[in-house]
Amino acid sequence: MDRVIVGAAIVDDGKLLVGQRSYPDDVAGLWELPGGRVEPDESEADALVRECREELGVDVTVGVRVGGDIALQSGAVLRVYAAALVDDGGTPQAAEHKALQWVGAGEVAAVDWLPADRVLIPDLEELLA
Ligand SMILES: Nc1nc2c([nH]c(=O)n2[C@H]2C[C@H](O)[C@@H](COP(=O)(O)OP(=O)(O)OP(=O)(O)O)O2)c(=O)[nH]1
Repeated sequence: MDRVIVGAAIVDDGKLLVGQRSYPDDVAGLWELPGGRVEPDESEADALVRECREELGVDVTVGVRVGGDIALQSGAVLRVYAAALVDDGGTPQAAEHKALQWVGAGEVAAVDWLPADRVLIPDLEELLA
């Protein structure tokens, strides 16, 4: 099976956390959901928890799937899960992103998303509604 990339739709106080990619050059400046590759022998939920610690310095709990499987040009598949910040688990910091931003339901469509993520806009709006 192709590699799986997991993305976290972290919602707090009715807003979604989005991160601005810092690399590679062709997508630097575009926005994505925190996440990354699922390692062999790692569950998708474990990968999300690990990536949120590495990229944001926070602990999250993983919730329901958001949207369907999204085929990426690389051959990998992107799977998004709702996530929540754990109480006293820290405030997100941009360890790997250029910037972080919290967006409300009305702002999701205007985010300058990575191309593959644009299909998720209705699902993310629904998650925030
Ligand atoms: N994290 C994340 N990656 C995404 C999203 N949309 C999307 O097309 N991707 C792509 C970009 C990358 O090709 C790949 C994940 O790369 P990554 O850089 O976040 O993953 P990683 O930390 O495991 O990998 P690496 O950069 O350390 O090699 O998935 C998204 O919303 N979130």
